[in-house]
Amino acid sequence: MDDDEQLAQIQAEVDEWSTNSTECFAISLLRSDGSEIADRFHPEFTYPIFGEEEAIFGYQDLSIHLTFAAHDLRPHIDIKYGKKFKAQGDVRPTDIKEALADFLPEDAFEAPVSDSEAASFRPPGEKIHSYTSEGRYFEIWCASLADAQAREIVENMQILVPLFIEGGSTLQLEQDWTTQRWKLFLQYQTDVKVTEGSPYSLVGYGTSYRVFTLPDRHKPLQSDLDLFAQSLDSFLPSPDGDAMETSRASDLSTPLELSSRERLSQFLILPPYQGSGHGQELYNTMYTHLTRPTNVREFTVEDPNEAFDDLRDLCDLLSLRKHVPDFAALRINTGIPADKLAATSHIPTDLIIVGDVRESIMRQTKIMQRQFDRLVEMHTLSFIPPLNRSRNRITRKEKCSNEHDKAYYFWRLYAKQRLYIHNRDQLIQLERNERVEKLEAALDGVQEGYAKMLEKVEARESGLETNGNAAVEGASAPLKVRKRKVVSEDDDDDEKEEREENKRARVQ
Ligand SMILES: CC(=O)SCCNC(=O)CCNC(=O)[C@H](O)C(C)(C)COP(=O)(O)OP(=O)(O)OC[C@H]1O[C@@H](n2cnc3c(N)ncnc32)[C@H](O)[C@@H]1OP(=O)(O)O
Repeated sequence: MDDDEQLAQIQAEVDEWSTNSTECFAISLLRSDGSEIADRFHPEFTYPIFGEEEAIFGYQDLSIHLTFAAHDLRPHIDIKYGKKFKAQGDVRPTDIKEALADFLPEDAFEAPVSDSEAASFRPPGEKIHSYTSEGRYFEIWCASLADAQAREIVENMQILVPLFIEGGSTLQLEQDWTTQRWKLFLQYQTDVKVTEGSPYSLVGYGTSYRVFTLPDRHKPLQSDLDLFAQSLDSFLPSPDGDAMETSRASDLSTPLELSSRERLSQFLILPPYQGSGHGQELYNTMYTHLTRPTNVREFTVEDPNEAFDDLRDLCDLLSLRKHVPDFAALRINTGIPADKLAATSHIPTDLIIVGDVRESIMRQTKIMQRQFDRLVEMHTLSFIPPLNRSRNRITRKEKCSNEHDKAYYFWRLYAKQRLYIHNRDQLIQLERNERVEKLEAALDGVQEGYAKMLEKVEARESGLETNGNAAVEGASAPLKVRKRKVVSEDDDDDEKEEREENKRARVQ
């Protein structure tokens, strides 16, 4: 046998004992009587658990079955195989339990016990929303993660994060007051016909946390400054050294009352329920609930993926166009005075879309700046007919005779300003001509994405599809989650978001 044949034989033996960890892994939700709710589903990713190759060595006919009690997500793991490889020196079968141990509570590996209290289970916290979809009833509950029951549910289901959210990490909560900054949103199907055990069955969940903000450096609100002064008074050590003193009469009672942002952290709709509008319900509910307190200034999202971005764009646009008249009225202003368009002038973005109005809607809606800017761009583009959205038609720039062409010219100027600022560090390294072309091409890509989103939004608005509760009637197949685009324009890092008024692109 030559070397190649020997290698092929070894490879064949390895293959014989190797199993794809995603394919052999099935998940199901169980009712209290042990029956399965909906079909079993597979994880999206298993590399955080079994390594980059997503392979488990040392077993034949391997199956890993992870079950969750549908109401409180108590997990149980069942590992079965036909044959197991006999260890030879360092070559030994993957220790499956050890690989899973970091992601599951210890009792997940023990024999399952029936839950005699399932029937009296109530989700933690308060019910904040309910809706019906395709004749079924759903509820969304919100609890603080300082609540022991909520924490237990999060710990029970933490393995869902590596299995379904790429790049997501499990929550490492401290045992101190800071857990109060965290909220858990649980979305349940509630089946009133269930007579035995719990009627609650998890559909999806989200988490969020509160971070404190300093008053806006550029245009601070008086209320922010007052709150900030009050917070210094309440929570900084007093000159005689009493740290975190909170007893003074007019002081804030908890740091949670400080001027803050809410950040949506994890978001998951379980595969059997994806593609049926439940993501929209959960997102809209989280946004509304989290932005309600007056001391919350902004709503942000931590490292969204592309599927989430689409969901968020759709929900935000539908909601702003429907419920915020000032936003719905925003248009591109084509009557810009000639002196504001000199080649050496800054792009007059505040004239193209009235700056003060924009700013005021952004504060009112609490949508973070970059997302808000994108929504304004999408909304204003929607009034320019698709046939007029062409670079070839605007060679006469602001002098175009067709009003839609003119609007399109100004729309591009407006959107280019944001893109330029976003990509400034890369763009300034290029020659002028190359820089202009790169920016134009980036905007073409952005516009294409906007056009697709607008088609969906307009279809919903004109009632061509059913409303958000049952967006895609009968659609039960999960949509494939696409990975994050590597388009620099769409890198979402809200921490990096800056108001760089002084770094302005010039009129092209
Ligand atoms: C901040 C974070 O945690 S980012 C991680 C987000 N979570 C994940 O990726 C985990 C796996 N996926 C999921 O949990 C879900 O599929 C979600 C959250 C992405 C979407 O929830 P769903 O309930 O499936 O969405 P819903 O049915 O409400 O769809 C509403 C819109 O969202 C967008 N959308 C939903 N899923 C996708 C997808 N996979 N790809 C692209 N767009 C999508 C579409 O615009 C869709 O409208 P359409 O149906 O008319 O095309």
